[in-house]
Amino acid sequence: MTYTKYSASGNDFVIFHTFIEKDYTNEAIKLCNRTEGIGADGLVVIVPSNEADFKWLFYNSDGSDAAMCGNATRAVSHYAFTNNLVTSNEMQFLTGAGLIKSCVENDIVETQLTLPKVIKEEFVQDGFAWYLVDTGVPHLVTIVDDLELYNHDLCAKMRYEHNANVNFAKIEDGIIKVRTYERGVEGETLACGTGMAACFLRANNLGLVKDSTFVYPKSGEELTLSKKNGTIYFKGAVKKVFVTSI
Ligand SMILES: N[C@@H](CCC[C@H](N)C(=O)O)C(=O)O
Repeated sequence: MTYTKYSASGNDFVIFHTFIEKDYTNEAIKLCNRTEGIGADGLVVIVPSNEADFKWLFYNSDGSDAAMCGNATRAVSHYAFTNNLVTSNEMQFLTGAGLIKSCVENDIVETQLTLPKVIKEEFVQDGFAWYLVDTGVPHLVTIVDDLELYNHDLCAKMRYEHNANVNFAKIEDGIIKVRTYERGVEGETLACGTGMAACFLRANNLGLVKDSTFVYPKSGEELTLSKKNGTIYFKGAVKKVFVTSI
């Protein structure tokens, strides 16, 4: 089997395509292992679909499956286009959260995320004001003055209590800086697309950022988040890191 490793703003993935749709939990755990495997935050398996250009099966590094992964939507679109799985640079594919539309221009990929749903309006817990929104997967967002307030133990506690990813966001001159604790990785990742989208949505709803803004995750790579008619557009560079057969 040939595997490709991608980095989408530091969120890394192993990707392969196959005709066989089955449970790939064990493969996800093995391939994502950073000591004995390829090492990644997640595994994406591309399989055929009758309703879209293809369908994906997404797994976190601990083998849990997730309905959506914003960064992986960009990596997978690039993979599908450069491996000739699709005939155009514009495509649509099925995920657990619904249909994703994307467009690939060299290493820049823009995807349209699924419509966000607010799960819980602002509430205070452990000294922070939180907001819980589903941008494909559930995300807690708190807006802070200092990203050093990000705290692993608090994130882990919030993650299990609310079964959500946890984001700390700082707004600085109209741009957003984000740190995210991810479910299924059980720690901070270098970037989380649906997390950045959740922070963008919260900041935009509070009038702190415009309808299109730059967002910087922990990796420092620049992403553009925009909102048009309620749909969130997510744009940025992806990197094919290597291809291997193991
Ligand atoms: N890194 C992803 C989100 C992946 C799923 C998440 N860890 C979950 O289980 O909810 C992104 O870029 O959105």
